[in-house]
Order: sequence, then C-alpha cells, then structure tokens
Amino acid sequence: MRSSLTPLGPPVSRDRVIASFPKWYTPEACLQLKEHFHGHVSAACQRRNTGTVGLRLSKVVVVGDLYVGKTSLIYRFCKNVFDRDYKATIGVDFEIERFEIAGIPYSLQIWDTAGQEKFKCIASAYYRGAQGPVIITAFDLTDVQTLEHTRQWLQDALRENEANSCFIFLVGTKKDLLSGAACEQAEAEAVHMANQMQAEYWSVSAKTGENVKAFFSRVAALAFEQSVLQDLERRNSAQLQVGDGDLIRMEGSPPKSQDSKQPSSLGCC
Ligand SMILES: Nc1nc2c(ncn2[C@@H]2O[C@H](COP(=O)(O)OP(=O)(O)OP(=O)(O)O)[C@@H](O)[C@H]2O)c(=O)[nH]1
Ligand SMILES: [Mg+2]
Repeated sequence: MRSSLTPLGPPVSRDRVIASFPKWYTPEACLQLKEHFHGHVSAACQRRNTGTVGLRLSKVVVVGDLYVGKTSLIYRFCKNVFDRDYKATIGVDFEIERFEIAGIPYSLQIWDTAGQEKFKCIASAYYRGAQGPVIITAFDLTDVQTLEHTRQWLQDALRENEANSCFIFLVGTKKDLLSGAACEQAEAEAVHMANQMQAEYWSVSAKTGENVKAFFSRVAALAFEQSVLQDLERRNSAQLQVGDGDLIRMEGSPPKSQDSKQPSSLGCC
C-alpha cells in the first residue's frame, strides 16, 4: 500500500508512461474506437495546460463476486505478483498507481472491494461520491454465474456514483484457465453483456499477466482524457465572450468527439 496520496514525487517507472492512446481489447465492446488522444487534449498536454489534472487522483472501483480474482488482478498490476492462495478481501482496500500520460503526471486510486455479501455495505460507504470514477465489474471466465451477477454489481456501484460521469469496464478473469472454443464462447457472452452495460470488455489473466498492463493503461488513458476535457470545459466556460451582436459565445469549448461513446448512463440509478 502506498503511503502518500500525492501524485508528485520521483519519476514514474517506464511501464507507466503512456505516450500514445492505448487500444481497446475488442472493437465489439469498446468505449472509444479512436486511436489518438482528442486534439484538444494533445494540444493542452503539449502546452502543459492541463490545469489541476496532474495533481488529482481518479478513482477506479473494482467490484464483482467473491473469488473472481479482483485482488489478484490489482496485485498483478500494482506489485507484479500472483498468489495461488485465496485470501478474501475484508471490506475494502486501495492502491495508488502513478502514470505519466502524454507527458502529464496522473494517478489512479484503485479500490479493491470485497465480493462477500456481508462486506458490501462497508465497501460502498468508502467509494460513495467518488468524482467521475471508473467502475470495473469483474467476473470469472470459467463461471458463467459470476458474469450474470455483474449486472447487479454495476447497479450497486452506480447507485453510489453519478452514472453520467462513469466509465464502465467488464473484465473476464482467469483467461489462462480457458482456451479454444470454450474461451470463445465465454467471451461472446461477455461481449453481449458488455454491450448491455455500455461497458468496454477485456479478458485478462492475473496468473500469467496477459492483458493486465494493457487493460490498466487503457483505463488510465480514458480517465485522463476525460479529466483533461472536463478541466478545459470548466476553464473555457469561465471565458464567456460577448460578440459584436448580442450573442454570447463559448471560446474554444472542446467539441464532443464523434467516435466516442460518452460515459454510460444506464437507467438503473
Ligand atoms: N488460474 C488463475 N487463478 C486466479 C487468477 N486470478 C485469481 N486467481 C485465483 O482465484 C482465487 C481468488 O482470487 P482473489 O483475487 O482473491 O479473488 P477476489 O475477487 O479478490 O475475492 P474476494 O476478495 O473474496 O472478493 C485465488 O485463489 C487466486 O489465486 C487467474 O488469472 N488465473
Ligand atoms: Mg479480494
């Protein structure tokens, strides 16, 4: 567990440096199909004009049934370790990961929640009111019931947060345990569920590390881009200009990108 909340400090490790926009796992269930940072975001980063974004933490909440591998996924990413033994998470825990995205420091606070029913209310009390968080709903690729339960986990998580400002990911864990047709079928069902949730889908393995770094890089880049755009919008709205006539115009307000889904607005909360 990191002791400091501040994203300032020594340079981030090389594998936390994100220079180009990380790609999706499958185009069939992805939040954005574009391959580059938004033009306004790139320009702001080049000018180091990203406001307070580099000083803030974005919250990522990982939810899902017990034993699906939430802690293992986070530990593989944050500590590069994997433990075969199961130790249930009690209540909630978090890790802070520092990145450098397009030259700007950026941090994710990754909340690891307990899958056991009896700890549910403790966890939700902690991540309640998180600003613009990312919600990761995890399930075990070898256990279809855990996929079915993700819908409920998402609804519970969204109840604690503003649905409009959430990025939602659906993550199938333990990819190393499946191959061939069984893997294809599990992924097809997951993609279907992801589309219903307006989520981006990823298959990962904490055991082998497959897709773990790529997944969190994608999470970080999407959350970062949204933070910068929101910051630019906020600052631009303070620069209202009165034109020649009686028009009041917003200067330089970043347009909504055509090829991007806005963070989801599931009608469940
Ligand atoms: N083979 C394999 N096993 C995994 C993988 N990820 C997790 N496991 C195992 O699955 C079990 C549960 O993993 P955890 O990460 O503790 O599960 P959790 O979702 O955090 O569980 P709770 O904290 O109770 O909600 C452990 O025995 C892990 O070793 C994986 O990618 N591959
Ligand atoms: Mg756990």
